[in-house]
Amino acid sequence: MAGEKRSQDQDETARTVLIDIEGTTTSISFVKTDIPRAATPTTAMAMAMPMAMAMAVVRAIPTHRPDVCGKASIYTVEFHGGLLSSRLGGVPARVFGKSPPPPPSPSCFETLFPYVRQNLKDYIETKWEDEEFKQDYEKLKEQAKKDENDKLDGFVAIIGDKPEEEKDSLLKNVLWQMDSDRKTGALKQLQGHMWREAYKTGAIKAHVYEDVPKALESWKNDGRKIYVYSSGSVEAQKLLFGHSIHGDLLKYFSGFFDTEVGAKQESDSYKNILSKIDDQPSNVVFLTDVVKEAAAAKEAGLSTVIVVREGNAALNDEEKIMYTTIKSFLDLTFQTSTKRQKLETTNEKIDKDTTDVSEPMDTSEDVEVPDINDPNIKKNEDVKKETESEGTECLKNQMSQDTSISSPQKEEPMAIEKDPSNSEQKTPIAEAEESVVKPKDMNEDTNNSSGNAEETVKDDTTLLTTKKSDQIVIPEKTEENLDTVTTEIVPTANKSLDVSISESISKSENTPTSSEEKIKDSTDIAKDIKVESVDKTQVADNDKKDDIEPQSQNCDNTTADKLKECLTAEKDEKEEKESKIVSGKSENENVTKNEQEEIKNVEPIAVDLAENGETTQAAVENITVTEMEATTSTTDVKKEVTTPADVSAEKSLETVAKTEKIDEKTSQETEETMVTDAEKRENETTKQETKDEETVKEENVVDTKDKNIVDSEKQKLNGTAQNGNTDVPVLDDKLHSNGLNEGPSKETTSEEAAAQNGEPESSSESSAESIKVKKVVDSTVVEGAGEPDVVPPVVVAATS
Ligand SMILES: CSCCC(=O)C(=O)COP(=O)(O)O
Repeated sequence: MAGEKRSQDQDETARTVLIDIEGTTTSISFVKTDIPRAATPTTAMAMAMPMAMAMAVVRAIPTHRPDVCGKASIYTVEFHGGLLSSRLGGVPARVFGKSPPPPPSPSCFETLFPYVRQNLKDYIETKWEDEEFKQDYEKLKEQAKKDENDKLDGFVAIIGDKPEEEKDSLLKNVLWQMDSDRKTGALKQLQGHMWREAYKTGAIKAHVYEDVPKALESWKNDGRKIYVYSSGSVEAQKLLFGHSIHGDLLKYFSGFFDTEVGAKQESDSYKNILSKIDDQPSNVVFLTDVVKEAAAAKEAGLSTVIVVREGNAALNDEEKIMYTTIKSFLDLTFQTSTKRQKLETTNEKIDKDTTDVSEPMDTSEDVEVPDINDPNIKKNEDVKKETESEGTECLKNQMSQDTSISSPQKEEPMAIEKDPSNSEQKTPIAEAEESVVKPKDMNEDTNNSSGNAEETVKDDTTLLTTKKSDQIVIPEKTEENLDTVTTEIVPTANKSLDVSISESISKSENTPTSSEEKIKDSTDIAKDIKVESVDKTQVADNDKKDDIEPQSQNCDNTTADKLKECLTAEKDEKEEKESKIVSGKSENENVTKNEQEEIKNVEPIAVDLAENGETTQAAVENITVTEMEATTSTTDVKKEVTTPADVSAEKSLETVAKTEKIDEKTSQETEETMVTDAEKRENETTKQETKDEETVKEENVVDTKDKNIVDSEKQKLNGTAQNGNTDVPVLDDKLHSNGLNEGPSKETTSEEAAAQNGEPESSSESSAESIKVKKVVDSTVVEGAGEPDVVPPVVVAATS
């Protein structure tokens, strides 16, 4: 299944991928952990191990193998009674069971950070008089002075009147920095120089996950640009990829960035990168394992994907909801913009009808960004306010009608979001509706007060959780809706957004998901979305307005009672549809297929949880998300941005369901509504050609996501998924959580256990299990719809 999807998606074009190193491409995070040096079994390790390995007695033995790796140590891990192969502290573990250990591997295991720790003293002694080292030393002393002034906890000064004292204090200072996972340029420069020698001598080789070279090759062949952004020095980055266990991988990269552009958890850093690569944020996907980095990137307008690897910090439920995650680079696919062409055509029609509608999907570059101050937008906002009062039914109707695209004149209900009072009084459904409508406002009001943002956020959250079905129902116009939603979600003020999100969740869904992190994430996502939308989706916003308007029009005069009635009726219909949906996606798939063929232009960013079976609700949610994204496909940027958000939304929904926070009735209703909407869409699609494209998108989304996605997500949430992200217990949750790569010795995670069970760490297989992210990085439709190579997306990979 996964392979098929990939092959289908391979047609898609992407632009730029920005990659983080540690934890995404490499397992440095493992290496840097404090590997138990005691040759005796470590009870603590065993205790910290996942249940799968609870029966195993672990014994880590650092083995000095100068014959193979010079001074680098290989840590041999014995699992007595265990059957799993795993990695410990970043070092591939060898499973001996009760049998004698197998012959030593001829290859050196990655031990970058341990190598520094173990060889630092000798290095200082040996290089003390070298000019390069002197420079490194001076830089470290400068950093030490700064740290002292900053009164950092545990600060270790570099002092001494005598060389021996200096050497000793320097050693301690460096080790302290590493213990703290400092990312100082001084430390990274020294480390890079130490690794350089190690690489040259063959003492170490850079571990790179198996899927990475494959993905790099694929992306490169597709014409995408790939950059690296790591806290490690550029020199160290090049050394790493130039000396990987898979050979020299430097040919795949177009550039490297380190903290010279700024810290990885600061949005300005990503803006600097965009400036240097001369690319639009919407064209760039940032892959990282650190949520805070993803948040920063999103804030800069980049699309983000969290790469879940063994040893990476585990995402909490909120983060899982808010961020798209993959377990393998191969899970990341770039959809073609073929659909965009259709969308464009549709948009053209719409434009003719309505002047506001602008180009749909294509890359932000192609898309003309409407002025945020555009009076039309304000009008839309006002409309939104009206629509806010409207009930969910309206939303549903809107969704089902798909008229959003066809009905160009519809105004966006963005203003509603701005009105906090309205949102508060509104019912959850109404909130959800509002959220949908509101997004545009957010875009427009990127600078708006937090209050508005909060409302919007809430709405968005609600939609994601409870009204996803509605979103699903939304046809291509959903693009607009989606865009608006995402845009809406994007709160101008982070705080407000966060708050609103949390509130919305708690209120509408009764789910206690209002954690700061979640809020932040959502906020980040929203921000990202906003940025993109603002830059590129203005047209889409207009479209969205149109889409939204129909709903609002239908519901403008409807009272809460009416809404309830409508909802009830819709629910009934949806229930029937749901039964269909639940039973199988066949119907949806069939429709989707047909529509997809016709409307391939619609790009579903949906995240597919491949293997894991998910509940229908979850599936519905996923589908909805996808649709949302698809709708946003009008602008590539939107899609990309929305993708994470959508995913997160889906996840959030799932999470809610899992937590049982959301009432079963509510969830069922949403599902039903979703189904009903989908069906309605189909019907509408067949009826209206114009709407067909939109419906097709929705259907496509449904197809791509499949039931499996929902099931998998649910399983993940429940922790039942075999390889679900949730199951991937990061040995040290703290690792990476703060951008810290180093940490205490890691314990085997559930993922490791899975790996031990014969599952490749980053193999495509694992990816199948993992969530498949189908993000529409960019829409090359303009450039040449259907031609993947034409528009290469930029891929930024972070290795942390
Ligand atoms: C260039 S390989 C070494 C990477 C490194 O030293 C590091 O600290 C990575 O940190 P990041 O914040 O990029 O995860």
